[in-house]
Amino acid sequence: MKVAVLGTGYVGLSTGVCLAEIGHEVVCIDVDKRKIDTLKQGKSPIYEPGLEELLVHNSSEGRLAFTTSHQQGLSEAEIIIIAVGTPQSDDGQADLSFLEQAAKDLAGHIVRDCIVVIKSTVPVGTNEYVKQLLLGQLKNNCEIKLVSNPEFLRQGSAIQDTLKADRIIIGSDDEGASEKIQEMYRPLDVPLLLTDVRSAEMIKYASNAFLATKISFINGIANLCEAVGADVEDVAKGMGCDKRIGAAFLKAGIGYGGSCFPKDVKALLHTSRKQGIPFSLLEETIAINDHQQELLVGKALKRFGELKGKKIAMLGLSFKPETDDMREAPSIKIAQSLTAAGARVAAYDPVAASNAREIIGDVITYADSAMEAAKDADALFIVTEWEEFKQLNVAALLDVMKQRIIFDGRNCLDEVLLQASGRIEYYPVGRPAVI
Ligand SMILES: NC(=O)c1ccc[n+]([C@@H]2O[C@H](COP(=O)([O-])OP(=O)(O)OC[C@H]3O[C@@H](n4cnc5c(N)ncnc54)[C@H](O)[C@@H]3O)[C@@H](O)[C@H]2O)c1
Ligand SMILES: O=c1ccn([C@@H]2O[C@H](COP(=O)(O)OP(=O)(O)O[C@H]3O[C@H](CO)[C@@H](O)[C@H](O)[C@H]3O)[C@@H](O)[C@H]2O)c(=O)[nH]1
Repeated sequence: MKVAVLGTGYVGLSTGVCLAEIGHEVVCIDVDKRKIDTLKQGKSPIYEPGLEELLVHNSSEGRLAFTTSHQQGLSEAEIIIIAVGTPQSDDGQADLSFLEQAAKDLAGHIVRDCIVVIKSTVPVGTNEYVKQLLLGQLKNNCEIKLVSNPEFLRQGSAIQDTLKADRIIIGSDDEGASEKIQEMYRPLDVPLLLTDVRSAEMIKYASNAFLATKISFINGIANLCEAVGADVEDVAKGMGCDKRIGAAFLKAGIGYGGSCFPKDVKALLHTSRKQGIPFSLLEETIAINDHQQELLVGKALKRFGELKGKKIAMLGLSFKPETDDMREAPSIKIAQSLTAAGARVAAYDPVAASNAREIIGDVITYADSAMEAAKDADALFIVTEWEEFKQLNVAALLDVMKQRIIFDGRNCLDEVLLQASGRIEYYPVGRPAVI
């Protein structure tokens, strides 16, 4: 099938590459010329394990092309997938301006009958809104059908999540359009769930809000565990054994970040308020997460009294491992709070430093290794659980620090190794400290 994808962000690019991998002819269109130039050279503008290999492979096989021209990219497409951003507006609702522009771009350039698939995360009712927008401005006389097809991939495992998805949601009121999209995905051999458009839109928000709430719930339990002397790692394990609860997304820490959970929980809350349907559980999910992001700084303040003049080594900047994405990363608030309290911060991240510099700026310094960041530090903050940090030679790291104090925001250091590292103060989340 001939497919065009609008947007080459995490979703657009992963989708385009994976659809090419299963044999479709894909053109990815983006308004960002720099991204398209990079992609044309076989390089991925984002760090995502496995993506660049598939990009190069499918481009060289002639199944994957990139362009900034809507006219060129849309000329032959039977299916057009919209994967542009839907960021958060100031009042919490989803900002649909990129989507509106994408609809205008399509209206001006569609030259044949086709199916338009909205993959971007959009509030309930948006598919209908876009359909009206599109049909109202359509330049050529073509038949357009819309399908809602929300995306569930995670950054850092986007390719595997796409190729081996738990489910694909197809929301459509048109049987023919639904069948065509089912056919497009059939080579993936993934369970398909067919539903109406509004339910498909809601499934995406409900899924993200539920996962975010699960994280806030375990973080609430973690804070209680600390107070009563229990160990949240064991508690989560014990809870997760119950199939009705499930072990996933019960990792306590310094809260969720990223380009999705924070904005999608707020957007769903905005929808509930607009409808006059109270959903205070979501407010609590957000409040616990905000509190959690301040946890390490609070603990350090309690330990040191004041942070003025202290040097803090921050390990990890990205919102989670295996990505260089800094959107809503807890590290941003932590760096800001530390510097506001007068601390000096040296941060190290295997891949996210240059993106971090654009957001956090030069109020902190960026080291080339964990060891360099830790030199003369009064405390070490573990902010992202990169595998590299789990493998650290902690004894050597502690030796270059001024004080042997670790605040582990992701409970990722091995306590047995820590015990063997000599004198240490270790403060994990939701578990007894080692002093
Ligand atoms: N990032 C994720 O892990 C993830 C997962 C599932 C769903 N989503 C949702 O998918 C959507 C896209 O997310 P993302 O992280 O890939 O976004 P992104 O911001 O990384 O990328 C969006 C891309 O769209 C391009 N674009 C904007 N307007 C355009 C237009 N008119 N024509 C062509 N290209 C245009 C931008 O230049 C950008 O490259 C959002 O709605 C998001 O909520 C994201
Ligand atoms: O037990 C857990 C699991 C995750 N997190 C944090 O939650 C955030 C999000 O993690 P994850 O879900 O792995 O990353 P995303 O790439 O943001 O993916 C989420 O957001 C996407 C965008 O909507 C969805 O498609 C995915 O299904 C959904 O998992 C990160 O800050 C993690 O550190 C925890 O604190 N504890």
